[in-house]
Amino acid sequence: MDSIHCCSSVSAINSRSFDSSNSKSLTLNLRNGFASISNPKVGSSLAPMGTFGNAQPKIVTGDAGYVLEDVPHLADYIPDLPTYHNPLQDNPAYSVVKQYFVNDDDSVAQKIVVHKSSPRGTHFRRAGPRQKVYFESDEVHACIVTCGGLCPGLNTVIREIVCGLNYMYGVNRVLGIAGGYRGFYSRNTTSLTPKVVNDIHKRGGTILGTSRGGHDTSKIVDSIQDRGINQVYIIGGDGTQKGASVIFEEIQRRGLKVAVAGIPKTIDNDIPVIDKSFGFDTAVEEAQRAINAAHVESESIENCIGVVKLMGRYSGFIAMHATLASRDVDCCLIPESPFYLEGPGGLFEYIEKRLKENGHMVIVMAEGAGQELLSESMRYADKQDASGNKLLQDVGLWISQKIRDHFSTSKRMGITLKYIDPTYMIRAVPSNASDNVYCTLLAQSAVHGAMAGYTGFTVGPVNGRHSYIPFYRIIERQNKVVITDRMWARLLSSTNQPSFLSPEDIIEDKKEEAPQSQLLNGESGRDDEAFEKVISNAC
Ligand SMILES: Nc1ncnc2c1ncn2[C@@H]1O[C@H](COP(=O)(O)OP(=O)(O)O)[C@@H](O)[C@H]1O
Ligand SMILES: O=P(O)(O)OC[C@H]1O[C@](O)(COP(=O)(O)O)[C@@H](O)[C@@H]1O
Ligand SMILES: [Mg+2]
Repeated sequence: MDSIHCCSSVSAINSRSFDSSNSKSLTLNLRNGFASISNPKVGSSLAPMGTFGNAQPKIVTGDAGYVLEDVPHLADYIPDLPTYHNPLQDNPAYSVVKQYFVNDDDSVAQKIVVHKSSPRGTHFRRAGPRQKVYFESDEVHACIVTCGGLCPGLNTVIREIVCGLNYMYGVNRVLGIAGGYRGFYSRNTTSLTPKVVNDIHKRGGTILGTSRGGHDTSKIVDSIQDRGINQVYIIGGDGTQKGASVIFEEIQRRGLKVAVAGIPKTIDNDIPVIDKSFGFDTAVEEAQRAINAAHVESESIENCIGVVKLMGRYSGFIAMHATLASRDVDCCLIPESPFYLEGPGGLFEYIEKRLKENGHMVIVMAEGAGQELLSESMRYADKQDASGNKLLQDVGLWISQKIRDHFSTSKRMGITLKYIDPTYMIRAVPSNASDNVYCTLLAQSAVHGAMAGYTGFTVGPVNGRHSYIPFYRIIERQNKVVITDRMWARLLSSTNQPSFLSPEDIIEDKKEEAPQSQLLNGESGRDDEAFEKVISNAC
């Protein structure tokens, strides 16, 4: 294949050719083993050396519509960096591995369902250890920070970064940054060794602490520079990865030999491109306990409704998966699927029908569901948290009151309602066994990437293979449940709830919505046709 030679060409060309003034993306064209560079806006003109910056996509194209959305490398902006043998080669634990190192040519396809005439489409660089590394063991001074809300598995990722750096690469200097981004410039650091982190994976939360807000790029990069840190591991959600992206740009602007690696964290599973986020399975499992309780309560009393509120600010994945797993849920409400209360086809009508049929019911709702109904009825001003995320009102309390009011004023039927709010309980628990293994792979992939000199990337599985994904792909949108997709239809068919949509709504929705990434089926979330047009124009 051609791109194995091209990787070194990519680096060589990148270090001289990026134009930050007016280009959005630069394309390396790798047909028949020859690399040529083209830019959709400025043709083949090359910018002067040293102007690479502002997170421009690094695109490599190949035969049959092959596109690699590559990640930056330290060699892109620092010329003549020395390389070293990967110490893994001498590690007895890995001596049994047939192929020590990932081939530089390996990439992971974003779409695995293809037609015989489909172009090969978008790929990401495969994660894993490389033959050559760009850091010597005792040169590495790493740091780890956790930002945003809690998520099961944070401590496991911290543990595995520390142990991975130490056991695989002989790195002894790892700093923990306390309390999220602001900790870089306002808190003391902790030294993290394999001994210190030995059993932290058994605890929920993050031993480092976390926070929202407080992202001051230049103070953070000053702190990185002043402390002599050269590998930065940033664990956090969409907001955190946006922050990581600007930190990376500033580091690059200053020309520092500092690798920035993002590890995606979010209980809501709202990060695009990757298959799913760590801690999600644990959260769904934990949510079963609340749903079971709601079911037991509602089953025991005539005409009883159990209402469970779960996390999910903009995306209803936890509610959807918890509902699908439980089979005891009669109605699941998520932010992506608007619903209404009164009249034919509304929630009240369905509740009445279900109680008449079954004598009890369970409703699961994501906290972001129906917020537009609450805002209307409560004239609630838009408020935000320190990171700029919308602050939500308690939709569970609101809907519980609405249901009680409806049935007491209409005198149609006496009901009892039990409201269970386990929101923080499902994310404060330690990660389960499969999430622990997943966290280990994420951490090790991040370590291999940074040691190999890659930077400005988020690591994550794409169709089951760990990959390095450029920040811009991670932060360009949020992953959402697609209600015109088969997974949501499965849910509707398992609960038998109304879709709250008219046939016209469904047609409109199909027309308007770009295909979104969906947990488990790995569809692309971006308008790939438009993107492929840009690529083919560029070539
Ligand atoms: N657009 C942005 N640019 C820089 N930093 C950001 C941005 N959005 C969020 N952040 C920072 O990322 C951190 C976590 O963001 P937040 O949205 O709270 O959680 P999460 O990363 O889990 O989505 C906060 O410290 C916040 O200041
Ligand atoms: O009360 P907090 O800590 O701000 O967290 C609440 C929010 O955190 C979330 O779990 C999402 O957090 P992140 O964006 O940090 O991943 C939402 O589901 C929830 O709305
Ligand atoms: Mg977020």
